[in-house]
Amino acid sequence: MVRLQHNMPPKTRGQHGNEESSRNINYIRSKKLRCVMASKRKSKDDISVPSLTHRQYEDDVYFMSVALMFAKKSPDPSTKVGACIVNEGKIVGVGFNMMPNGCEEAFIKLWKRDDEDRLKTKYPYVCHAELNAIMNKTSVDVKGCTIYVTLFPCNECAKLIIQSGIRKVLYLSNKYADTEDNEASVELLNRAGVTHRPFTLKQEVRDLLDSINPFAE
Ligand SMILES: Nc1ccn([C@H]2C[C@H](O)[C@@H](COP(=O)(O)O)O2)c(=O)n1
Repeated sequence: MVRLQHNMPPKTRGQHGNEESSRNINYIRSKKLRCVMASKRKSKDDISVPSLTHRQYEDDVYFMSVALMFAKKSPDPSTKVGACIVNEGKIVGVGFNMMPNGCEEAFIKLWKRDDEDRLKTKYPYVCHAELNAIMNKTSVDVKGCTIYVTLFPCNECAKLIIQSGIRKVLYLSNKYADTEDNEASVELLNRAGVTHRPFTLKQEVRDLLDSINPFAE
């Protein structure tokens, strides 16, 4: 189990002289998350209905967290990618990078292989997170949806995104930003009118995961 321990509150003595209970820690964490969210509101007095922008921001945190959790399931030891497709606030597809169904065993050795011969690497065979999320969709189609993805889509995934009718891409990392493939992705998405923007709220995602982890100490 991964324990998320950043910004842990200092240990204090409880009412009965015991170390702070895990219940208290979870309470503090959820309170911390509420504070983080509240600090993004325009005014301190704004404790009524959160603004549309704020609700969208909260949704972005939740859906990117889902994408991150699915990335964790990827068998790729070097780059784990997760994707979550959302339609009007509801998740309609999730995915992570993996070998095609039924080929996992046959290609298992390729995950760690670095070879001049591309056919002996994972690259020609792996199904990207975006492809899996689109193929796993629970709705008839994903037209007009937003995709939350932990790594900027490659040019092949950009084509899939466009053809499937997804209209918006939010991504965490863009570690291949300087590559030609990436340039092609940007060109494709721009030409097709698909919005794309980075999502840099990693601390909020961590706070959210901390606040819901019932086993964290
Ligand atoms: N948008 C993306 C980009 C990449 N992937 C997958 C494909 C590979 O499994 C891995 C990249 O491997 P690396 O060259 O970083 O070792 O990430 C994806 O699913 N979606």
